[in-house]
Amino acid sequence: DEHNELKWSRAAAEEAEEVASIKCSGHGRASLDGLPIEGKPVCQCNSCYSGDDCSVFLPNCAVDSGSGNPLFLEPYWMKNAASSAMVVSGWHRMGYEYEDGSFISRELEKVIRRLHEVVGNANTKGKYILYGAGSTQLLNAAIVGLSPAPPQNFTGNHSFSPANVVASIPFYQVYKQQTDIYNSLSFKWKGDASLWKNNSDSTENFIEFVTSPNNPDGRMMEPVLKGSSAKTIYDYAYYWPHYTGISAPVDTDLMIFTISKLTGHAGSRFGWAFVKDRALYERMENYLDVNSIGSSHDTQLRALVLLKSVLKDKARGLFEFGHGAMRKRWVMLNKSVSKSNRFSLQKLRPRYCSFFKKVTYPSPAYGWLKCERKEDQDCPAVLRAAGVMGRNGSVFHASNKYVRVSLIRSQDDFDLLLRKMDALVSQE
Ligand SMILES: Cc1ncc(COP(=O)(O)O)c(C=O)c1O
Repeated sequence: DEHNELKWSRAAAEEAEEVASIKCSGHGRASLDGLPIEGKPVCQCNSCYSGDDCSVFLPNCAVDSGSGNPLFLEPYWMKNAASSAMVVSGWHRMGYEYEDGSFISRELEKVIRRLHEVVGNANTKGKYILYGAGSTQLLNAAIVGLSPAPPQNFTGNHSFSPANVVASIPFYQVYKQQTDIYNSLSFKWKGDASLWKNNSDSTENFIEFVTSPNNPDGRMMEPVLKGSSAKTIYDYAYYWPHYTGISAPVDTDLMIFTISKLTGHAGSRFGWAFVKDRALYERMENYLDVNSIGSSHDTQLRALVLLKSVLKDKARGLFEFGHGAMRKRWVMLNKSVSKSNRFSLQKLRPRYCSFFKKVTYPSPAYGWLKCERKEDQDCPAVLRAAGVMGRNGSVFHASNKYVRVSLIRSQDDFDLLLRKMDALVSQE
């Protein structure tokens, strides 16, 4: 009996299955590292549900449609419980380095490259790979890597110009937050990319973030700034078949990806970058070494297990589930909003998807909702009054005529969002 041959993993496996079997009425989840009550794991309920078993619905509760917590993928992983489970020994990879002295699991690298090949979303050939704590850490590694180092003994009298960091409004706010918080001599935040389009000062260097598909509005983006003084950081967090048709493999010099929006494991903090240029790769690698001595080995093992599970059916199951869920939510939200003259949503086009081998219809991660009435200058307040907590347009440096509503959260959150939007629209 194979089961009897297990020496040390059985108790842990039993404990893991026991906690995972707590149903929380389908409106929450329990985990071993949640705060227990009387020694027993406790349900953490989805928003607007409460009670020991999350069975109590709170009818007047506002829906949280704010953050991009990718819980829509949870049911997929529950269906693929066996192939996505992992067992870790107490002495798994305790040291800092892998066999080759790097902080990179080469087995995981193979699987990541294979995944891109299967999906057809990126050409990784001839490019170096780096891992980070989410893509967040890699975004900053990229800024540092692309910026000039200030001269030795910098006094401020030197004719030294920092790199100007820009993005197109509306943009993901972390780009600005990171650039500001490091307050470096080497780079400065300079706002909207289009302000610099006709800049003719050849001593100025630019670093442009290009997010494609874009967060918040799901548009496919191209750099605004071109030419030798402009460098581009491509953030492809959403360039997966869940969210857009994959028209062709991207093949840019600096491409950043993350499992957060791919498998939904945002809490594991794992992202990767493909870098064409050797010198840039070395500068980014040095940043990652100094900043964190590489990425967690436990997380790398988790990513390996998850991505191997995804590849078992050539990623069909994951993307059929993911695209299906996103498409359905987008159709339902549009149906609700289309009955309204007060609100509108961004328009997106169908695209040919080489992964699905057919034209696919829009399925963005977020709704970029606009209040159309002149008097509705504070769209977040209009939605708040109706019990919908989105993310203000101003967070993306756009106006508060806009609110981003997240479509990648739990089914409960989406169902509630739809219900509140239906009620709001029916008031017209
Ligand atoms: C455009 C974009 N880039 C990066 C991230 C951060 O992802 P990670 O969890 O990989 O740090 C997000 C998360 O919402 C995002 O929307």
